[in-house]
Amino acid sequence: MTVIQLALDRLTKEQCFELAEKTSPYIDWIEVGTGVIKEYGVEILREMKDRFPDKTIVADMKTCDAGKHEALQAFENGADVTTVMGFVADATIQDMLDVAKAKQKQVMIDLLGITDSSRIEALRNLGADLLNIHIAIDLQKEVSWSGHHFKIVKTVPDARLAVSGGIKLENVSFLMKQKPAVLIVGSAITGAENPAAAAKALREGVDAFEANH
Ligand SMILES: O=C(CO)[C@H](O)[C@H](O)COP(=O)(O)O
Repeated sequence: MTVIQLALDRLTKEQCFELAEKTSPYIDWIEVGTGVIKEYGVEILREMKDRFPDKTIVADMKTCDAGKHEALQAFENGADVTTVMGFVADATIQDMLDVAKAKQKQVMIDLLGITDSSRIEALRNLGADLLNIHIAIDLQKEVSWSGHHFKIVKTVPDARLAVSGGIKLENVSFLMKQKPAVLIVGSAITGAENPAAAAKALREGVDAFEANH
């Protein structure tokens, strides 16, 4: 079953809580975006977990170094999942995976900038199992989703995939065919005139695909 992760980016704290509240019936995971964590500190993770104890809280830390420290920062402040960039040193990723294992939490590996499947295989060998195929916000005007994005993960069929970047109702059906474990949606919900209706439509799109395949 694919879970929907609401990505809260470029928003005030008040907007984050309001959007999470409004869309809560239709989403499974709540991501506190990198910029939001930078603005408000990791304490916002704890506040989000306290307010939504039944949701999986994702800290989009996008860690590049000091893996153990940043994983502990996220997990000890209420996050269930934290993120690390896949291109960083193996030692950083290994430390984060070790912390996650000890605390029964998860690490999502952000594949931004990775074009080589040998790096994906190396990540799997480290023990990474949740891999996020991600189109960067700054590239979304020139790049759209295609089968090309999934070529690098072909050799790791047992990995759980997350997909993120410019996902909207129109590309849900294509992305669902790739069998993602996590569909990460930000602006298509947070920037919608009616975020609850947008989240509901996405939920229905995912549910309908699953019912028919
Ligand atoms: O990690 C992110 C940016 O680095 C976002 O969370 C991700 O891109 C989803 O947001 P959107 O749907 O608005 O692209």
